[in-house]
Amino acid sequence: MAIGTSEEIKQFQQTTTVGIIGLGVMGLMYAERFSAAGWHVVGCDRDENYEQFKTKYGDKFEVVKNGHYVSRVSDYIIYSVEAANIDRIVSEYGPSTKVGSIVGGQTSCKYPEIAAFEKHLPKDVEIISVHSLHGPNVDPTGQPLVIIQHRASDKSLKLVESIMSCLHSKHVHLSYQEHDKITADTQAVTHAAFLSMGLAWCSCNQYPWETPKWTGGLENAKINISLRIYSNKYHVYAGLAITNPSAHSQILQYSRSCEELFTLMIQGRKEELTERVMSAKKNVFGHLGKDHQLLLDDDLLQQYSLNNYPPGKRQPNSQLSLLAIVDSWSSLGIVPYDHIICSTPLFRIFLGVTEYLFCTPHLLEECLQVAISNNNFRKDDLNFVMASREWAFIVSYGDFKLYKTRFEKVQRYFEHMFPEATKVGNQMIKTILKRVKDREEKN
Ligand SMILES: NC(=O)C1=CN([C@@H]2O[C@H](COP(=O)(O)OP(=O)(O)OC[C@H]3O[C@@H](n4cnc5c(N)ncnc54)[C@H](OP(=O)(O)O)[C@@H]3O)[C@@H](O)[C@H]2O)C=CC1
Ligand SMILES: O=C(O)C(=O)Cc1ccc(O)cc1
Repeated sequence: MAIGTSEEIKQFQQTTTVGIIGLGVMGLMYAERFSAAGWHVVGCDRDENYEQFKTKYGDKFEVVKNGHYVSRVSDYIIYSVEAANIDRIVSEYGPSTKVGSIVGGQTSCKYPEIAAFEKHLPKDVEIISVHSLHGPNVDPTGQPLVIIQHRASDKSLKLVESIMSCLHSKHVHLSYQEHDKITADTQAVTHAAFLSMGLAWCSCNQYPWETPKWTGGLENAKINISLRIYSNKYHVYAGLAITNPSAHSQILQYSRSCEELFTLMIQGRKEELTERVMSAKKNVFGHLGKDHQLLLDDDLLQQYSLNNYPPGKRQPNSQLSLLAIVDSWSSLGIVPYDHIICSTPLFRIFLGVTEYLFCTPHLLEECLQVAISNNNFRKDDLNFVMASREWAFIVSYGDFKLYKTRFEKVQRYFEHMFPEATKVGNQMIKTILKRVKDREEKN
């Protein structure tokens, strides 16, 4: 860790300008927080939105017309733009970068970002990239912040870590290759699962909070997170999956696991299903000791329901989405706990929900019994399998346009519920993150 002392930070602040290109939700969060911590911040969004941004944020930090003006005056410049456009945008503003400054980006996949920097930035410019592993509505305190010292001196790293220190995040130092492998294992597959839930509900024309089929804490978590993802912009999820080559095989494996497990269910091959699920359980959770404390439980999550009935008791179902994630982690040789240091809140929640299903006595057995014998979930599970395959194909073809069309169709279907889902989801995530923090402090 190379954060300066508070005295050094004060000195840095007198001579340093931090530039942000792209004032969307993440860029704005950085600009506002850096400025509030005492840094001189210069930011821009698209040229055509200059007046609007200047009027709205001009009293908080300096707003300039475009990335050329940011680049010319800033000592550390962060590109916080759509991943798919990073090459074009860096090619446009990169040559204007101030001599000797440092450049980084906030995009979720680092290979194309670093490639764009190497291609378009002048050679005297250093490169240190960042990635806050959470969305804009999560308190950055204690959340992982990846820092990639790609082409830079330790002195420059100290400056960047000093700037970032006002976020109070946990700095995690990785190469861009390590970053992309870990985020493919964690974020990309997590999103594939929640995106498939939303698409499957939409295909079945079913609002999951309206039916008693999906009651209980686990279902609440799945519904809230899926809607949370669909309430955001499509490009965040499309970018991190499509631009990351490692993510393609992970998402394909997830879809394959869904299909193969579902086949065993409808063919009534209980022994094979049980053997396969139990072997995956051993690979993924086998190392946990008897005294391992579960992150989540159904009771904790029961209150975060989107329906107006009193909190409902858990209804058993086949839990195909959770069986398939453990099966794919196992097939891919991923032990998700190894990635906790570099994980997003949604990944930790997904792991918590899965861990609850697999490690609570009798729950998994009950779920396998339902999966084999109860036909009520066949249509839902079939649609889930098709949805997971559809996302896998869209990602593997690298088709941003089709991704957008699919995503926004589901988005429109759920749109009326977003305000309530965001409110309930924020409370749920706050409770879960507090529990994680309490647990860490106890250990
Ligand atoms: N949202 C999240 O939870 C997280 C996102 N990220 C990553 O951070 C990056 C930004 O994401 P996010 O803030 O969510 O996305 P947003 O779409 O909210 O922000 C991107 C902003 O950049 C603007 N922009 C586009 N072209 C230019 C340009 N040439 N010059 C200046 N600004 C431009 C966009 O304008 P317009 O909309 O008009 O195109 C938009 O306002 C992405 O790469 C994303 O993957 C990382 C961590 C978390
Ligand atoms: O927690 C998640 O997985 C999110 O969906 C928020 C998010 C989106 C993109 C990122 O690059 C990092 C975090």
